[in-house]
Amino acid sequence: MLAGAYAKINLVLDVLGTRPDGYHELATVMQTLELHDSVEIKEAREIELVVEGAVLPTGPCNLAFRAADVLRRRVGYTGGARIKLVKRIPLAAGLAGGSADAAAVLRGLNNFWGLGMQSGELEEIGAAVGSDVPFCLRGGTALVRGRGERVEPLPGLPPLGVVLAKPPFGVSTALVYNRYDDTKDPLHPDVQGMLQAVRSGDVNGVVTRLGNSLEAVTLAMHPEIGEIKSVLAAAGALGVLMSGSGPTVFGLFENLSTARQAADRIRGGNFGLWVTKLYTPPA
Ligand SMILES: C[C@@](CO)(OP(=O)(O)O)[C@H](O)COP(=O)(O)OP(=O)(O)OC[C@H]1O[C@@H](n2ccc(N)nc2=O)[C@H](O)[C@@H]1O
Ligand SMILES: Nc1ncnc2c1ncn2[C@@H]1O[C@H](COP(=O)(O)OP(=O)(O)O)[C@@H](O)[C@H]1O
Repeated sequence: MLAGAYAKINLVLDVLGTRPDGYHELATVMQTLELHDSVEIKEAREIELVVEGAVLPTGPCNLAFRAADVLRRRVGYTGGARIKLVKRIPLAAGLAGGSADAAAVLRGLNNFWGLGMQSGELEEIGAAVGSDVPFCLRGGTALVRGRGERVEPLPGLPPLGVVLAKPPFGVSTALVYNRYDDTKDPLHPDVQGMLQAVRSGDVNGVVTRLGNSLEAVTLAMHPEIGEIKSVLAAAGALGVLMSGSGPTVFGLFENLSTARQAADRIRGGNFGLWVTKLYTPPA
């Protein structure tokens, strides 16, 4: 069995406060990208993980392994599975690569092991693995609230082209949230305006309302992110923003071809480049 594990960006992300569990209360519009890792599942006695395309642990530190383990324990399943993960999504990038892998493993093993779990149950298990996992299980375009566990589907957007530019380092999501707590006057983007634009399919409204409360925090630690934003804007992006906790910056373009042309113009900078598009998975 082969499944895709799709990256996400946050079109808008507002941090509303801290929660009693220490996590942060969010209101964010998440959007799936066509860029994906692949997850292949075969029979095995125990849970075994093999990773290609990146150097990552293959035990419980890997979110793909952890998802399989949590699911197996939850239902008391006694068999195993050999999971091959081919990584393409950059690591610690704000693109939810690990959460996407976990979601693909949960969905894949639910079928492979014939567990018959409903999507709500899978989302609850996913939330225990990582805050972005419930969204990754659904995909598409969605308003995500709470810690990440409340996912409300939104109408899909057109397949806009996307250029992802990632400086040569990752960031710790936990550290970014910690620093956010020390910020005096954090910015609060226009989530309601973004929702209105998404619901009415207004691409211009979407690109003018891109905003992320965490961007200034990560940018203060890594000023290169500001430079990368300027490079993408100068290359003709309709809008640019840092995704999630960063450090990846995305630029939105009319289509895949204009995104490719822009990426070709800015190649050679001190950042990795990926060209992809917004993706709405089949229902
Ligand atoms: C910032 C976001 C935005 O979509 O994405 P990424 O940048 O990671 O892609 C998410 O909130 C990240 O989700 P995820 O990366 O799954 O978080 P987790 O593994 O559950 O938590 C990592 C750390 O982030 C903090 N955290 C996470 C989610 C949240 N709503 N509040 C938090 O304070 C927690 O303190 C935790 O120590
Ligand atoms: N399957 C996986 N893919 C990527 N990272 C993983 C995975 N499993 C565990 N991790 C760990 O999770 C951390 C966050 O990675 P990732 O999900 O790629 O980024 P982000 O949380 O910024 O979206 C990484 O530093 C990595 O050590």
